[in-house]
Amino acid sequence: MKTALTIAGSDSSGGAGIQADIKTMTAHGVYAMSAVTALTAQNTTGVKGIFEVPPTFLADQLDCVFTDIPPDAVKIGMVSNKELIETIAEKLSEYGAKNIVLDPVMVATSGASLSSESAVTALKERLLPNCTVVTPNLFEAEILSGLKIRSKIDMEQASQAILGAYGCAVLLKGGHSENDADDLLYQQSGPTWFHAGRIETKNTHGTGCTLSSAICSNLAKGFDLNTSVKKAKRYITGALEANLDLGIGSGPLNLAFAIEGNF
Ligand SMILES: Nc1ncnc2c1ncn2[C@@H]1O[C@H](COP(=O)(O)OP(=O)(O)OP(=O)(O)O)[C@@H](O)[C@H]1O
Ligand SMILES: Cc1ncc(CO)c(N)n1
Repeated sequence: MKTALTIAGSDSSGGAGIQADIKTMTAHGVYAMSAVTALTAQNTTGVKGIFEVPPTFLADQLDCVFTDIPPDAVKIGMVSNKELIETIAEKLSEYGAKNIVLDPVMVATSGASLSSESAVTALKERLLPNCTVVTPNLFEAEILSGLKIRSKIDMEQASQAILGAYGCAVLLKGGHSENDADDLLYQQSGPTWFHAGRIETKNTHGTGCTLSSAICSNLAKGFDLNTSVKKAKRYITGALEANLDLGIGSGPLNLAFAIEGNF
């Protein structure tokens, strides 16, 4: 069985973070492991609190995983401070981790901040240069590229700038655009668009976590990046369309809408 590791925060409401990652990896038929960076007290209406783990304890979790069951792919999600980011960079390099998907989580769907300014700088310097693909939303891509994004041409320019600066492929997500939910994959070989019509729903809690975990699962299974993104886009669209309606705010997706092979 192929294996994947998520390094991310816990979401007590189960729709984002570690919980979304493990559900997604399991639905893909991949064995899921986790290294928790923080606990959040959170639900569909917002984030009530964040409790970060000490960097040494994150290092212990990573040592335990890599010395026993080395993952075929790694997904990095919420990492709220510089010290935790440095710990991850050091451990991934020490163990020669491959197939790294970086979701540069900065703000929750509900609008709450999940990162600090020094964390963003550390993310750029320490994690971006070593990841296989980074998956920013429009807001995160503006921060990473320093460019304003208002059109599809802007999306291409911002992705090209991130690729040029950090050397990693970029999947720029269009979930927050005013038009269709089209995502752009920018690699050395050039741009590829992945189209999806916008689904009218308020239940989008954890879409970013889910998409990056689906890409990570597909990379673990040996698919190339293009195929991994194509399949992940089908999975996220199906999970949104399945229209689970839980909670009073922005509800979670149905991550178990299909089993492996059906997306
Ligand atoms: N309403 C929607 N209809 C169709 N696809 C969507 C919709 N909202 C988001 N998506 C898709 O979900 C994936 C995640 O994109 P999004 O831009 O929402 O990420 P994010 O902002 O990082 O997520 P999160 O809100 O979990 O932090 C992308 O493939 C995006 O196109
Ligand atoms: C723990 C966690 N990670 C990521 C997100 C982004 O959706 C969230 N809301 N919570």
